[in-house]
Amino acid sequence: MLKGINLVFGYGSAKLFAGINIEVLPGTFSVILGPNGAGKTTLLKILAGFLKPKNGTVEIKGKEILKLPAKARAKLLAYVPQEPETLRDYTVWDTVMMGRYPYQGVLGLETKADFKAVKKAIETVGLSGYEERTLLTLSGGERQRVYIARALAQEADYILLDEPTNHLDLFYQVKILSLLKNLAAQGIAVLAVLHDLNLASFFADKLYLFSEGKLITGEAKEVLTFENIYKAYSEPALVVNHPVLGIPQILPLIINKVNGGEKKVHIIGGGGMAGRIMLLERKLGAQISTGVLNKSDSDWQTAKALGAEIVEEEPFSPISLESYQRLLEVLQKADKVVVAPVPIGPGNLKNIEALLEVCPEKIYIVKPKEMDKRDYTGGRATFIVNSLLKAGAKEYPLA
Ligand SMILES: Nc1ncnc2c1ncn2[C@@H]1O[C@H](COP(=O)(O)OP(=O)(O)OP(=O)(O)O)[C@@H](O)[C@H]1O
Repeated sequence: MLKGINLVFGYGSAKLFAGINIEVLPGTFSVILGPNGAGKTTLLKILAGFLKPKNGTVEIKGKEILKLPAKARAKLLAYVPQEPETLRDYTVWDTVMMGRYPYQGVLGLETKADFKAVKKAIETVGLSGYEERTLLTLSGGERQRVYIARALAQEADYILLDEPTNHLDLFYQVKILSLLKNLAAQGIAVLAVLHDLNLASFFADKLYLFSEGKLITGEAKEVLTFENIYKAYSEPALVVNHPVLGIPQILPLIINKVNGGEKKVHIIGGGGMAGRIMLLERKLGAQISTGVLNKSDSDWQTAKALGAEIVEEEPFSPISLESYQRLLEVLQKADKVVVAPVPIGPGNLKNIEALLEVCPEKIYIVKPKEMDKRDYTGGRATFIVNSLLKAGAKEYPLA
């Protein structure tokens, strides 16, 4: 196992991170995520034994990495840097052959095993036929694959890669990540720094998300939540469970903070009728709340994904007195209340009745003229909506 124990680091007097623990296991594809400048590359260099932590230790197979001779370390661990070293115009073959140096004697004589390993590594990254091309004649993506091939030729048990999908088109990113996943399946420990949360969610067995100088650790569905992403990046994102794959997928929300920003908008929804409105209001910069909603209703799920405040009830339960009181409190705090085109029946009538306690000027109703078509309360809901319109509520402009 490759283990970082209680790692502390900072450049100069500034502290970058403290108390970091990380365990990279054979047979596992692990990914480090986090915002620019969080310390991902720094941590990777410490784990590779290229940087000394200010405190804490790194152990590889029970030995302190900084105490291992360079060749012994290179047989155990291969490192693919983000910006490969200053380019010298070596051929692809010679560059990949450099990965074999821990196996060569002082004379650097190449053996059959070296030849075989280099050929296989070049094939694996899809660069057969490029052996005699020189690095400067390659595209950024092709060069990236050469450096991955060099790490593969090293035949190490641990491979650490810093943004290995940089420069690659989407499909090559997926090919390289599949390749790394396959290596892990063969028993290698792979640890990569990535920026793409969705690809990490799809491929990684274990995630390490940098957040305020610490790591949030776990599987994708534990780590990639709205709250964790917001904490780490200070930006909101829509986090939804992929309907087929069952993994979190993330869509950053570009919030328009120009329009007054951070207004509080409460949305009366249910049955998926409010999803679009919640997303729209959130994008316009509002802090949103919703309810009363039954847990697991599709609007409840959207609200969760958006990090909204939710007044909630158990599935299939009617609105209790307690929830009604909570709803009134939230409605009082709201700058604006939007009523989605939800069918109203006895189970959710209280959501409409509560509007009678709200200043009508701040109420916006979607398609109020069609209220009677979605009214299953014998006309009570329509009566309330019409009264609100008379008192100053407006139509919400939703096409
Ligand atoms: N040699 C150095 N001397 C001083 N500061 C450094 C040095 N290397 C990195 N830093 C600083 O340390 C912080 C962390 O850098 P690091 O490269 O580890 O971040 P990162 O998470 O990999 O970022 P990115 O996503 O942008 O690649 C940054 O603020 C960076 O400017």
